[in-house]
Amino acid sequence: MKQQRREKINLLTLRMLGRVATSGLLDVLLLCGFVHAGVIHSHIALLYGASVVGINGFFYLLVKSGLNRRFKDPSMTFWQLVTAVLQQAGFVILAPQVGYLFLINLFLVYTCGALGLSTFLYVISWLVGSLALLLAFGLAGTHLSLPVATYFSQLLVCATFILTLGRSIYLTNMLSRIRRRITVKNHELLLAMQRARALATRDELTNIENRRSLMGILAIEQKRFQRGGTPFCIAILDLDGFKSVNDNFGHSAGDQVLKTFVEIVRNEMRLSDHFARYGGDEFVLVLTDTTVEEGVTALDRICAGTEMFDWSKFGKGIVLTTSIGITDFRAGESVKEAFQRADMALYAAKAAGRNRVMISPDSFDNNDGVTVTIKGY
Ligand SMILES: Nc1nc2c(ncn2[C@@H]2O[C@H](COP(=O)(O)OP(=O)(O)OP(=O)(O)O)[C@@H](O)[C@H]2O)c(=O)[nH]1
Repeated sequence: MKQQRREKINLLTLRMLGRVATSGLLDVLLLCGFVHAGVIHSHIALLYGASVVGINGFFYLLVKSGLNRRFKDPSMTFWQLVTAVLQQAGFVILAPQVGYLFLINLFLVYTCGALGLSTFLYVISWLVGSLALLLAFGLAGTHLSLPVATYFSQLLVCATFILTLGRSIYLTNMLSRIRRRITVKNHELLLAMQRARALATRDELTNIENRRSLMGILAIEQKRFQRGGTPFCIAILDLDGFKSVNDNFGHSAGDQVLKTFVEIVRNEMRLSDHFARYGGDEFVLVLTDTTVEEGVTALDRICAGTEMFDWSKFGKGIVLTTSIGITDFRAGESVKEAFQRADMALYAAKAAGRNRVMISPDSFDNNDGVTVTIKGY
């Protein structure tokens, strides 16, 4: 990962060096024009060309040799920028007759810096640039001029501005493309995070809460209850004879059955209740702000709904029912204890012949402490 990132930085740095070198060579062409117009000596154009090749070649070698890794910022943006500023200021002093060319280049140099400089380094590089400019103006003095004495040199000045505008537009367009790409990436990242969060808390097949999420919900409900909140119940639901659906009609029919069962339960539960898949054909309902008596009424409807549903559309002759065990949550107990009680009630419902709701023995205020069996339809 680190290696990949390093390679990416190197690639971007090399591309940028390529652009800077191309831009520098364009300036050399303009300077050659000024040599031809008799505004400057040829050695200025040669020296500028050599400086472009030398500076960019130096940074190229640093990247290629891996020495750029020794820099805190391996793209070396700050150092490239400072070198370019000093180069331009230096040539204002060396060739003040065409000083305007190097001065407007400074705008391009600082625009390039926007790609990788922190505000602090930007300010430092601006201070360096300011000092260099003071020195350049001090030394070039009255020799600084705009070479417009002939038509040809006027044309060259005009070409300089046109080319600089073009380069400036190219750079700002590049910046906005990068910004757009970052915006898209951020959006994709957000979606990926949402997907990861959903995968971590939701059951993939039925899209209800999964076991991990259920445990979180129960822990919250337990805390709420312990702070004096309203009562809540835990109900475990298991489809009767579900295995035979898989065995006789295949796994995908079984999946459809599970999804449909979830819909049946959803239609009967309150919005404030929590519904989770515990595993296989076992589901858990956390009935908030509900007593056992109230819970049983809703669960009874789920039993009826499951039994009455026409399951034959998933396989000829399928008849399904559900067994449910319910308990209320008690003060001072753990989630595990309440859960075990609900599980025992479910076991009792299965043992008593399935297709029923069973309340854990002491959930109901019945004097004999016998498990209450509900079959209210
Ligand atoms: N189609 C499908 N089947 C599953 C999935 N997860 C578990 N199962 C199957 O569900 C069945 C659950 O087994 P049991 O609870 O013993 O089946 P049962 O016939 O309902 O038994 P009782 O609960 O005693 O009535 C097993 O055959 C599992 O292979 C799933 O995501 N999709």
